[in-house]
Amino acid sequence: MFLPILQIHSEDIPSYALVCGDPMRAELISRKLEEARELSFSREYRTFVGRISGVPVAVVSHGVGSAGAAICFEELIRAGVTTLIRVGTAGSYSEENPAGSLIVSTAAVRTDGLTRQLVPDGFPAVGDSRVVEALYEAASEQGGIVRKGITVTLDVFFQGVVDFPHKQFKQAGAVAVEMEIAALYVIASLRGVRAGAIVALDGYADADLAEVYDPNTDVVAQAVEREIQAALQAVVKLSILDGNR
Ligand SMILES: O=P(O)(O)O[C@H]1O[C@H](CO)[C@@H](O)[C@H]1O
Ligand SMILES: O=c1cc[nH]c(=O)[nH]1
Repeated sequence: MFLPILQIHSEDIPSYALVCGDPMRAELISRKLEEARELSFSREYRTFVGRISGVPVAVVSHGVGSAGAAICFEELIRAGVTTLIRVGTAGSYSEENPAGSLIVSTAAVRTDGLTRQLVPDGFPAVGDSRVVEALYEAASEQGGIVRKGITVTLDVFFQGVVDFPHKQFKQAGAVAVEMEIAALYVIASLRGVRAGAIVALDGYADADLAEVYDPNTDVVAQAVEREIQAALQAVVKLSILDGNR
Protein backbone atom coordinates (compact mmCIF):
# COMPACT_ATOMS: atom_id res chain seq x y z
CA MET A 1 0.00 0.00 0.00
CA PHE A 2 1.24 3.52 -0.83
CA LEU A 3 0.65 6.14 1.87
CA PRO A 4 0.10 9.37 -0.05
CA ILE A 5 0.95 12.02 2.56
CA LEU A 6 4.05 10.42 4.07
CA GLN A 7 4.96 9.18 0.57
CA ILE A 8 6.03 5.74 1.78
CA HIS A 9 5.14 2.13 0.96
CA SER A 10 3.69 0.08 3.82
CA GLU A 11 5.95 -2.86 2.86
CA ASP A 12 8.98 -0.77 3.94
CA ILE A 13 7.63 0.10 7.40
CA PRO A 14 8.32 -2.08 10.49
CA SER A 15 5.91 -2.43 13.41
CA TYR A 16 7.86 -0.13 15.80
CA ALA A 17 8.05 3.61 15.08
CA LEU A 18 9.58 6.60 16.84
CA VAL A 19 7.88 9.89 15.98
CA CYS A 20 9.02 13.47 16.67
CA GLY A 21 8.05 16.96 15.61
CA ASP A 22 11.30 18.08 14.06
CA PRO A 23 12.56 16.55 10.77
CA MET A 24 16.12 17.33 11.94
CA ARG A 25 15.54 15.28 15.10
CA ALA A 26 14.33 12.39 12.93
CA GLU A 27 17.64 12.55 11.10
CA LEU A 28 19.54 12.74 14.41
CA ILE A 29 17.74 9.61 15.63
CA SER A 30 18.36 7.80 12.35
CA ARG A 31 22.11 8.28 12.84
CA LYS A 32 21.93 5.94 15.86
CA LEU A 33 20.43 3.13 13.75
CA GLU A 34 22.07 0.25 11.96
CA GLU A 35 21.53 0.21 8.16
CA ALA A 36 19.61 3.50 8.31
CA ARG A 37 18.06 4.78 5.10
CA GLU A 38 15.81 7.71 4.32
CA LEU A 39 12.58 6.72 2.55
CA SER A 40 10.96 10.10 1.98
CA PHE A 41 10.81 13.78 2.92
CA SER A 42 7.43 15.23 2.09
CA ARG A 43 6.10 18.44 3.72
CA GLU A 44 7.10 18.15 7.42
CA TYR A 45 7.11 14.35 7.25
CA ARG A 46 10.57 12.80 7.02
CA THR A 47 10.80 9.01 7.20
CA PHE A 48 13.79 6.79 7.97
CA VAL A 49 14.03 3.07 8.64
CA GLY A 50 16.85 1.08 10.21
CA ARG A 51 17.55 -1.25 13.13
CA ILE A 52 18.39 -0.84 16.81
CA SER A 53 20.21 -3.89 18.21
CA GLY A 54 18.77 -5.77 15.24
CA VAL A 55 15.14 -4.66 15.82
CA PRO A 56 13.60 -2.95 12.76
CA VAL A 57 12.32 0.55 13.55
CA ALA A 58 10.96 3.53 11.63
CA VAL A 59 11.69 7.15 12.59
CA VAL A 60 9.24 9.73 11.29
CA SER A 61 8.78 13.46 11.88
CA HIS A 62 5.20 14.71 12.31
CA GLY A 63 5.67 18.49 12.44
CA VAL A 64 4.19 20.92 14.96
CA GLY A 65 0.59 20.54 16.12
CA SER A 66 -2.00 17.82 16.47
CA ALA A 67 -3.81 18.22 13.14
CA GLY A 68 -0.76 17.54 10.97
CA ALA A 69 0.68 14.99 13.40
CA ALA A 70 -2.58 13.02 13.30
CA ILE A 71 -2.13 12.42 9.57
CA CYS A 72 1.32 10.99 10.27
CA PHE A 73 0.05 8.71 13.06
CA GLU A 74 -2.90 7.48 10.97
CA GLU A 75 -0.77 6.70 7.93
CA LEU A 76 1.85 4.89 10.01
CA ILE A 77 -0.87 2.74 11.56
CA ARG A 78 -2.27 2.02 8.10
CA ALA A 79 1.25 1.00 7.10
CA GLY A 80 1.26 -1.60 9.90
CA VAL A 81 2.89 0.20 12.84
CA THR A 82 1.61 -1.20 16.14
CA THR A 83 3.91 0.61 18.60
CA LEU A 84 4.36 4.39 18.38
CA ILE A 85 6.72 6.33 20.65
CA ARG A 86 6.84 10.12 20.56
CA VAL A 87 10.25 11.65 21.30
CA GLY A 88 9.47 15.32 21.86
CA THR A 89 10.07 18.50 23.81
CA ALA A 90 7.75 20.22 26.28
CA GLY A 91 7.53 23.17 28.65
CA SER A 92 7.76 22.47 32.40
CA TYR A 93 5.14 23.37 35.01
CA SER A 94 7.46 23.02 38.00
CA GLU A 95 10.87 24.11 39.25
CA GLU A 96 11.34 20.52 40.45
CA ASN A 97 11.62 19.65 36.75
CA PRO A 98 13.93 22.24 35.15
CA ALA A 99 15.05 22.38 31.53
CA GLY A 100 16.97 19.19 30.74
CA SER A 101 14.64 16.90 32.73
CA LEU A 102 12.79 14.06 31.00
CA ILE A 103 9.07 13.34 31.41
CA VAL A 104 7.37 10.10 30.39
CA SER A 105 3.74 10.96 29.66
CA THR A 106 1.30 8.57 31.35
CA ALA A 107 -1.71 10.45 29.95
CA ALA A 108 -2.48 13.73 28.23
CA VAL A 109 -5.03 16.46 28.93
CA ARG A 110 -7.05 17.01 25.73
CA THR A 111 -7.01 20.77 25.34
CA ASP A 112 -6.41 20.39 21.61
CA GLY A 113 -9.03 20.86 18.89
CA LEU A 114 -8.24 17.73 16.88
CA THR A 115 -9.31 15.03 19.35
CA ARG A 116 -12.63 16.80 19.99
CA GLN A 117 -13.44 16.04 16.38
CA LEU A 118 -12.49 12.37 16.83
CA VAL A 119 -14.00 11.27 20.16
CA PRO A 120 -16.54 12.67 22.66
CA ASP A 121 -15.57 14.98 25.55
CA GLY A 122 -14.50 12.96 28.55
CA PHE A 123 -12.76 10.25 26.54
CA PRO A 124 -9.27 9.87 28.06
CA ALA A 125 -5.94 10.12 26.23
CA VAL A 126 -3.83 7.46 27.96
CA GLY A 127 -0.43 5.96 27.18
CA ASP A 128 -0.01 2.20 26.93
CA SER A 129 1.28 0.95 30.30
CA ARG A 130 3.89 -1.39 28.76
CA VAL A 131 5.30 1.37 26.56
CA VAL A 132 5.27 3.88 29.42
CA GLU A 133 7.09 1.46 31.74
CA ALA A 134 9.66 0.54 29.09
CA LEU A 135 10.34 4.24 28.45
CA TYR A 136 10.60 5.07 32.17
CA GLU A 137 12.95 2.18 32.84
CA ALA A 138 15.15 3.00 29.84
CA ALA A 139 15.18 6.74 30.66
CA SER A 140 16.13 6.06 34.30
CA GLU A 141 19.14 4.11 33.04
CA GLN A 142 20.30 7.28 31.20
CA GLY A 143 20.60 9.36 34.41
CA GLY A 144 19.40 12.92 35.07
CA ILE A 145 15.91 13.84 36.29
CA VAL A 146 13.27 11.46 34.92
CA ARG A 147 9.61 11.58 35.96
CA LYS A 148 6.35 9.98 34.92
CA GLY A 149 3.30 12.22 34.81
CA ILE A 150 0.30 13.74 33.09
CA THR A 151 1.14 16.11 30.26
CA VAL A 152 -1.07 18.74 28.64
CA THR A 153 -1.62 18.92 24.87
CA LEU A 154 -2.45 22.44 23.69
CA ASP A 155 -2.78 23.89 20.18
CA VAL A 156 -1.51 27.32 21.17
CA PHE A 157 2.20 28.07 21.46
CA PHE A 158 2.26 31.87 21.80
CA GLN A 159 -0.57 33.30 23.91
CA GLY A 160 -3.38 35.43 22.47
CA VAL A 161 -5.94 37.36 24.54
CA VAL A 162 -7.29 34.18 26.18
CA ASP A 163 -5.30 33.12 29.27
CA PHE A 164 -3.25 29.93 29.09
CA PRO A 165 -4.79 27.14 31.23
CA HIS A 166 -1.41 26.24 32.77
CA LYS A 167 -2.15 27.32 36.37
CA GLN A 168 -5.21 25.09 36.76
CA PHE A 169 -3.63 22.07 35.09
CA LYS A 170 -0.54 22.46 37.25
CA GLN A 171 -2.70 22.62 40.41
CA ALA A 172 -4.49 19.47 39.21
CA GLY A 173 -1.16 17.64 38.93
CA ALA A 174 -0.01 17.97 35.30
CA VAL A 175 3.75 18.35 34.89
CA ALA A 176 4.38 19.73 31.38
CA VAL A 177 2.78 21.03 28.18
CA GLU A 178 3.38 20.17 24.54
CA MET A 179 1.31 19.92 21.36
CA GLU A 180 0.72 16.34 20.08
CA ILE A 181 0.58 13.60 22.74
CA ALA A 182 -3.22 13.67 23.23
CA ALA A 183 -3.70 13.15 19.49
CA LEU A 184 -1.24 10.24 19.55
CA TYR A 185 -2.90 8.54 22.53
CA VAL A 186 -6.47 8.99 21.25
CA ILE A 187 -5.62 7.78 17.74
CA ALA A 188 -3.73 4.78 19.17
CA SER A 189 -6.82 3.90 21.20
CA LEU A 190 -9.18 4.39 18.24
CA ARG A 191 -7.07 2.18 15.98
CA GLY A 192 -6.15 -0.49 18.55
CA VAL A 193 -2.38 0.07 18.68
CA ARG A 194 -0.14 1.10 21.59
CA ALA A 195 1.66 4.38 22.15
CA GLY A 196 3.88 6.15 24.65
CA ALA A 197 5.75 9.43 24.79
CA ILE A 198 8.86 10.90 26.34
CA VAL A 199 9.64 14.62 26.30
CA ALA A 200 12.72 16.68 27.12
CA LEU A 201 11.84 19.86 29.01
CA ASP A 202 13.15 23.00 27.32
CA GLY A 203 12.08 25.65 29.85
CA TYR A 204 9.09 26.80 31.88
CA ALA A 205 5.85 26.90 29.91
CA ASP A 206 4.53 30.13 31.36
CA ALA A 207 7.55 32.25 32.17
CA ASP A 208 10.06 31.36 29.46
CA LEU A 209 7.65 31.48 26.53
CA ALA A 210 6.76 35.04 27.48
CA GLU A 211 10.34 36.17 28.08
CA VAL A 212 13.45 34.14 27.39
CA TYR A 213 12.35 30.94 25.62
CA ASP A 214 15.42 29.22 24.17
CA PRO A 215 15.09 25.54 23.26
CA ASN A 216 18.56 25.54 21.61
CA THR A 217 20.73 25.20 24.72
CA ASP A 218 23.30 22.51 25.51
CA VAL A 219 21.25 21.27 28.44
CA VAL A 220 18.23 20.67 26.18
CA ALA A 221 20.38 19.04 23.47
CA GLN A 222 21.82 16.65 26.08
CA ALA A 223 18.33 15.80 27.35
CA VAL A 224 17.16 15.16 23.78
CA GLU A 225 20.15 12.84 23.34
CA ARG A 226 19.16 10.95 26.53
CA GLU A 227 15.51 10.65 25.51
CA ILE A 228 16.52 9.33 22.08
CA GLN A 229 18.66 6.64 23.72
CA ALA A 230 15.80 5.87 26.11
CA ALA A 231 13.23 5.54 23.29
CA LEU A 232 15.52 3.28 21.27
CA GLN A 233 16.26 1.08 24.30
CA ALA A 234 12.52 0.98 25.06
CA VAL A 235 11.98 -0.47 21.56
CA VAL A 236 14.57 -3.16 22.31
CA LYS A 237 12.94 -3.93 25.68
CA LEU A 238 9.46 -4.11 24.12
CA SER A 239 10.62 -6.34 21.30
CA ILE A 240 11.99 -8.80 23.89
CA LEU A 241 8.70 -8.68 25.84
CA ASP A 242 6.83 -9.15 22.55
CA GLY A 243 8.83 -12.30 21.91
CA ASN A 244 10.40 -10.97 18.73
CA ARG A 245 13.94 -11.86 19.78
O1 LIG B 1 9.93 19.03 19.86
P1 LIG B 1 8.65 18.57 19.25
O2 LIG B 1 8.57 17.10 19.07
O3 LIG B 1 8.31 19.30 17.95
O4 LIG B 1 7.50 18.96 20.31
C1 LIG B 1 7.21 20.27 20.79
O5 LIG B 1 7.86 21.32 20.10
C2 LIG B 1 6.97 21.98 19.19
C3 LIG B 1 6.81 23.41 19.59
O6 LIG B 1 8.01 24.08 19.50
C4 LIG B 1 5.66 21.21 19.27
O7 LIG B 1 5.62 20.25 18.24
C5 LIG B 1 5.74 20.61 20.64
O8 LIG B 1 4.91 19.52 20.90
O1 LIG C 1 4.79 23.01 23.14
C1 LIG C 1 5.83 23.28 23.76
C2 LIG C 1 7.06 22.66 23.46
C3 LIG C 1 8.16 23.01 24.17
N1 LIG C 1 8.08 23.94 25.14
C4 LIG C 1 6.91 24.54 25.43
O2 LIG C 1 6.85 25.38 26.34
N2 LIG C 1 5.82 24.20 24.72
